[in-house]
Amino acid sequence: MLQVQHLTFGYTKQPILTDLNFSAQPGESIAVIGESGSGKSTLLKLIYGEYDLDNGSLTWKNEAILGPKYNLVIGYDFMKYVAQEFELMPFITVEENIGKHLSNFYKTHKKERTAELLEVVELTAFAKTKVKLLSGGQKQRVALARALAKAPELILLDEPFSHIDNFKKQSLRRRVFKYLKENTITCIVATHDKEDVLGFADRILVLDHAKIVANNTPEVLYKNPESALVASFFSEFSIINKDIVYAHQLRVVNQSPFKASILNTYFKGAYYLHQADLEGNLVFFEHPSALKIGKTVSLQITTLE
Ligand SMILES: Nc1ncnc2c1ncn2[C@@H]1O[C@H](COP(=O)(O)OP(=O)(O)OP(=O)(O)O)[C@@H](O)[C@H]1O
Repeated sequence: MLQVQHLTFGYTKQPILTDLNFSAQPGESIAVIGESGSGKSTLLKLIYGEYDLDNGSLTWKNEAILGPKYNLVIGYDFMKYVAQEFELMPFITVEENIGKHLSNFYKTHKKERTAELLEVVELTAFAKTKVKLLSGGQKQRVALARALAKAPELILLDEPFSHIDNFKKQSLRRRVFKYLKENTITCIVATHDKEDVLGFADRILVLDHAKIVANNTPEVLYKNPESALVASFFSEFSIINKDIVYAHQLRVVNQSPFKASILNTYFKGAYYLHQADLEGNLVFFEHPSALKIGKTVSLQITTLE
């Protein structure tokens, strides 16, 4: 189990993370979210042992994870970190990169393992391609496969699908998270993308102002976002009478005391998102068809299912 206790750190005197406490069980997937600059990558780097903590402790299975002051070589065998910069070897092939740290002694095992991982990241067709010839998204997939090659117990993923097109992203995400669960690999994933979280993460940690401001399941946080920061991660929302109301909770009805005038309409595929003025308050709501700008509609708040 990963145990983070009273973790405090700053690159300078200014703390980036203050007194963080959480734990992760074997096979558990934890998403770390927060605004840009809130310290998500820093947290992953600290867990990896890249920096020394100013205060607190990090342990894996009750053994301390130490920073460079106490550990000559950064990192541990049980853990892999896939950074935003992939640090691959450009002049060798995809399969050579993935197999780089697998023993040549067990040649058949190495071959099978590489083939399995190529399939997980959907790069079988590129096995013999030199990494320098790949696109950014393909390189990101090689980095993922390479991190998984030596079967880590803990994997740290920083925006793991950020360079991958939407077309591929959905299936890749399913494959990778399924692989992690099946192999009981604990995963800490820093992300801006709610699709990396909903349906995959067991828990979400929300970082804000150097603290963990929420630590709960995606479902609980979605239904009870408590702050605009959390709500904004899930969907467009409005604040009405101090309550957070998601755009899909506001409906156009024939009659209601809430009269809103349409300001803008955005095509979103299955619906149109509308921006409207509700008695001086800017609100967002969804509607199956585009409503005319300037039109007045009656809105009703529905409860979250
Ligand atoms: N090597 C460094 N030296 C000094 N300051 C740093 C360093 N790396 C990050 N920072 C600062 O630490 C803060 C947190 O950065 P971090 O990269 O952890 O945020 P993040 O939440 O991962 O952001 P993003 O979502 O944009 O990737 C930022 O203010 C950043 O400028």
